[in-house]
Amino acid sequence: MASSEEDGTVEEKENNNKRRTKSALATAWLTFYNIAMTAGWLVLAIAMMRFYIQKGTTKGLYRSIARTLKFFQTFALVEVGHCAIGIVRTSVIVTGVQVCSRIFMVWFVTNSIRQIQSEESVILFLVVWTMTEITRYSYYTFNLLHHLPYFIKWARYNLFIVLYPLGVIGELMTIYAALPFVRRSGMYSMRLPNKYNVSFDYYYCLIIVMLSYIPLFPQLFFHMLRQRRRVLHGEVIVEKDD
Ligand SMILES: CCCCCCCCCCCCC/C=C/C(=O)SCCNC(=O)CCNC(=O)[C@H](O)C(C)(C)COP(=O)(O)OP(=O)(O)OC[C@H]1O[C@@H](n2cnc3c(N)ncnc32)[C@H](O)[C@@H]1OP(=O)(O)O
Repeated sequence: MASSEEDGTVEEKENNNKRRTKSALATAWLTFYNIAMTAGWLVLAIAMMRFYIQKGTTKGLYRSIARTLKFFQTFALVEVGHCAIGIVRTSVIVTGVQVCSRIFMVWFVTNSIRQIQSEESVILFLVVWTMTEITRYSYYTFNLLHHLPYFIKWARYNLFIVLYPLGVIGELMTIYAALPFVRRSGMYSMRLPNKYNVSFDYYYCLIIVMLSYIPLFPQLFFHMLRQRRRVLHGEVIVEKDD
């Protein structure tokens, strides 16, 4: 009994702190931001479906949505800012890795190497990202408005179990497909001798990025599993600070 009373007090204190922290201005901005991002990813979903229905192929799909994708995915950088200034209770590192790896995939892999844009793996990660982001941003929006339908909460904290690994498979296969083109073209690479006396090989950089998924992905995935237990099952999780 005593422990449940204590739990109640802790929860009340936490809620009061939360309310104080999220100022009206921050809440207004986050609501606007999340609505805009939900709309952006919905536009992407509709554009992809329309393209496929009209053309009957995914060839050329990336080009048709590239501008919108680059805009909304790059804009997600502000989320790292949200964590840094403390208006959302999320780790800067976790969010930073997630957002930067996506931006890297969009700008430095898919957008830079035309020959891989029609790969099925590109379509795979695009579909997975789109489903994830529509669910995630609508979850945040409804949560901020205190009218969160259970199915959105359920989807936010269950779909990732399948979508996260699928997204990673799509991303890794895309980078793998890019390797021969990068090696042949020598893009983004600097060979010696040059006036800066620096050498950089983008081919090996991509291999290192692929290898970095091995330690980083499990951490992001287990973070989401902890969030799932906290939100869906009410477990109190003590996370280490950044
Ligand atoms: C430079 C090159 C680098 C290369 C490095 C490569 C290595 C990369 C390895 C990893 C690769 C990952 C690749 C990713 C692929 C995919 O995305 S596949 C698609 C499937 N993915 C997912 O399902 C995961 C999607 N990602 C996320 O959910 C997030 O990015 C996250 C950071 C992992 C989420 O964590 P977190 O924010 O902690 O979880 P939440 O439960 O959602 O939020 C916690 C609290 O914060 C509040 N909040 C967060 N954001 C907002 C917001 N915008 N607006 C309002 N509120 C927000 C949220 O409500 C929670 O609040 P409380 O309930 O009060 O605690």
